[in-house]
Amino acid sequence: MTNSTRSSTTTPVGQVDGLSIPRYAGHSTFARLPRIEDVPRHDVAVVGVPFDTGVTYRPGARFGPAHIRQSSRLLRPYNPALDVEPFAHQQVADAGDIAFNPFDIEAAITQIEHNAYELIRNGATLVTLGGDHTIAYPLLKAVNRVHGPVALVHFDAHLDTWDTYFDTPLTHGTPFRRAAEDGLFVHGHSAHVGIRGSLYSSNDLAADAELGFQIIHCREFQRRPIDAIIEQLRNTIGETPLYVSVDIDVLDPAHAPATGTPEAGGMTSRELLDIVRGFDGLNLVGADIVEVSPAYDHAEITGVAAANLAYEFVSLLAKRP
Ligand SMILES: N=C(N)NCCCC(=O)O
Ligand SMILES: [Zn+2]
Ligand SMILES: [Zn+2]
Repeated sequence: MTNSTRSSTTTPVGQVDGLSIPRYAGHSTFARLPRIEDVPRHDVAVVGVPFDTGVTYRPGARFGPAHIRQSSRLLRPYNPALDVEPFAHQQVADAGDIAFNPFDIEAAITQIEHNAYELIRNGATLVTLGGDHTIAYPLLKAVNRVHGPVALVHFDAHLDTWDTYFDTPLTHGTPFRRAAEDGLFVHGHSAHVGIRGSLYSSNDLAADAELGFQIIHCREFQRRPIDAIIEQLRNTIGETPLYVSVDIDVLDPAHAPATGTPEAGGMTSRELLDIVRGFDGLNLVGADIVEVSPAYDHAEITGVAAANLAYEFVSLLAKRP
């Protein structure tokens, strides 16, 4: 495994050219980019974490990374929305999937943190494809080892700050409570976006507020201009290194049917992409896209949304100052 910072001067290896080799042919790496083994160094690694032992309802997010890669074949080299060629000036590589023990959540968390850290310890950035939301906890731990506590922007229908399920502390409904206990994100610089749906009690929101998250509820999207929401988030994040965790169920089930705990009344993929692009110029130090469970997909609707989202993250990284 190789690793390095952006200071290197070698020309990055980009995508397999979709105009000379059909896009549907060849290996299913993310965006038809090189595998990490095939490049001497990387600035950005797209890595899969096929873990779904932490789910409370529909399983299957272990197949998310492969599905998102397959759904990423149409991505082209220029992103007009951010005016950037995301693969031209930074080496982006597909790092394959992190391996872990699927029968032991605690061991898996340790293995995921270790392997994620190995990919970023020399200055590279990870865009992670899940996997269920449990994995955000070890990913945040790895990012903290390099950057310290982050501004965490968490897109999700769910708070994911509950305490335990069946007395188990490490699940996909609890990663951000564990992260709060470890001080992995900065109180007052972090936010949940897209929260909606039924809760266990009215106390859930109060208990969450104590952890230091601002909330932009999904219903706000109906009444507030998106630019005002972006401005609020940018003010919240400030200068703090930014980590973005996207649970694909933040999207309406019409935009992302393939997920384990779907909730009605969600964001459109257009809104989500627009907000993420609104983070242009911020110090993005990592991102994950989780909870894609392909068995519930139709026509790659969810896979395409996730792949395009990953493309926006890589584009933001290409534009870092
Ligand atoms: N992280 C996701 N997708 N869902 C958490 C929902 C936990 C629950 O079943 O209450
Ligand atoms: Zn969720
Ligand atoms: Zn979640």
